[in-house]
Amino acid sequence: MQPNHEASQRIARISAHLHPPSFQMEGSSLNRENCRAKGGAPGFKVAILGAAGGIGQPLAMLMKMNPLVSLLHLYDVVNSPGVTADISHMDTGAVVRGFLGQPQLENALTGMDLVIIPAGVPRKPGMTRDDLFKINAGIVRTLCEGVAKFCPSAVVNLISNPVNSTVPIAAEVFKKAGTYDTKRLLGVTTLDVVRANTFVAEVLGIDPREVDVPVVGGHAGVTILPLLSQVKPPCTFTAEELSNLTTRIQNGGTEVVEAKAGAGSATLSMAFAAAKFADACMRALRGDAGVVECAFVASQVTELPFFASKVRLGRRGVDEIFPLGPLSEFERVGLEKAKKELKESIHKGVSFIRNA
Ligand SMILES: NC(=O)C1=CN([C@@H]2O[C@H](COP(=O)(O)OP(=O)(O)OC[C@H]3O[C@@H](n4cnc5c(N)ncnc54)[C@H](O)[C@@H]3O)[C@@H](O)[C@H]2O)C=CC1
Ligand SMILES: O=C([O-])CC(=O)C(=O)O
Repeated sequence: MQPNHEASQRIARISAHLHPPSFQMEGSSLNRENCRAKGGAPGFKVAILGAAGGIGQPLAMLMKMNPLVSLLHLYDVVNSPGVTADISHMDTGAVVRGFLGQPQLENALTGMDLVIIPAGVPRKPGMTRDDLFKINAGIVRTLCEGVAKFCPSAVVNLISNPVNSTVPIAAEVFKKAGTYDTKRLLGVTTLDVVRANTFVAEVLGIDPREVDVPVVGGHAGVTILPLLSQVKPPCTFTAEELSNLTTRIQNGGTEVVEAKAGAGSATLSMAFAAAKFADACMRALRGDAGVVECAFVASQVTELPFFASKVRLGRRGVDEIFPLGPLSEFERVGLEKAKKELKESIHKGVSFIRNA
């Protein structure tokens, strides 16, 4: 009797594994969460909006691998069930739940600590990031209205282009809803820093992980301003190197768009950059000291209402915004060009909501 009893218990256990509760996009995952609550490590609740896209999918994978994440919500208007099923089989700690379409936005967002937004259309060759405004402005507005309603205290990492306009759009949406906190809205410019570190390391012949290049301004063309006079470790460049590096960093996105020849823009390096930035945000939220990243935020560093520069992240989002520091003549000229274009892009974003 005994061995048979044990055998049937074992079969029941195996069968439960092979036939987990059917994965309804939301409902049944409650069971899983309850299970997890018994033994699961604490961590952050993170939503990715646009999770089935070129950035969204690898970003979802990287966030599933991050031990600071306990619950990962994957939201998209298409294909999120497949991406969710796929990612959920990774044997890492985070519980994954999928959400499809606007009616499920509320459940996707409720309770989230961090919301990462890569939803929206990417560029094709010949387009500027601003050409994406027409479509992406409305997408960002809708999603940020959801954030304001369902998780107003979440930190938002905004990736959708044109970042120089979508961040002001998000700010206006949050203002309208009465939930705006400048500390919690961050435009993601990490890819500019990642590229700058890589390209500078190539010129210096050293490991890119040893290089730190501040990139300030915004996230489009001349608004991307690498401060090559402030590179760590300290180094000098010839005038030609300065000019070539600056141009390559400013055109990094276009380099990828052209190489992909119509199949989209940077996705893998962007997912890497977004995961790096989200990890920094979560380390700061849990109380780690000295977390400093470049980001496009509400700022008083210049006369413009938004600007990317080094910021110190803390338990409530942005804790301190660092001044630009001493600039070279080359950078001062670049800064004036950057501000001119940025001013218009910010205005365009603000007007989109105010004049709606
Ligand atoms: N900040 C940065 O450094 C970078 C920003 N980007 C931008 O990120 C955005 C996404 O790029 P990719 O992932 O390559 O595009 P993609 O087209 O591959 O994916 C976008 C995803 O957003 C989804 N989506 C569209 N409307 C939505 C809505 N209302 N709610 C939720 N999801 C929605 C789509 O279904 C799709 O799955 C683009 O605007 C691109 O320009 C891209 C690279 C770098
Ligand atoms: O260039 C694009 O359209 C996508 C992007 O923002 C980048 O790769 O930096």
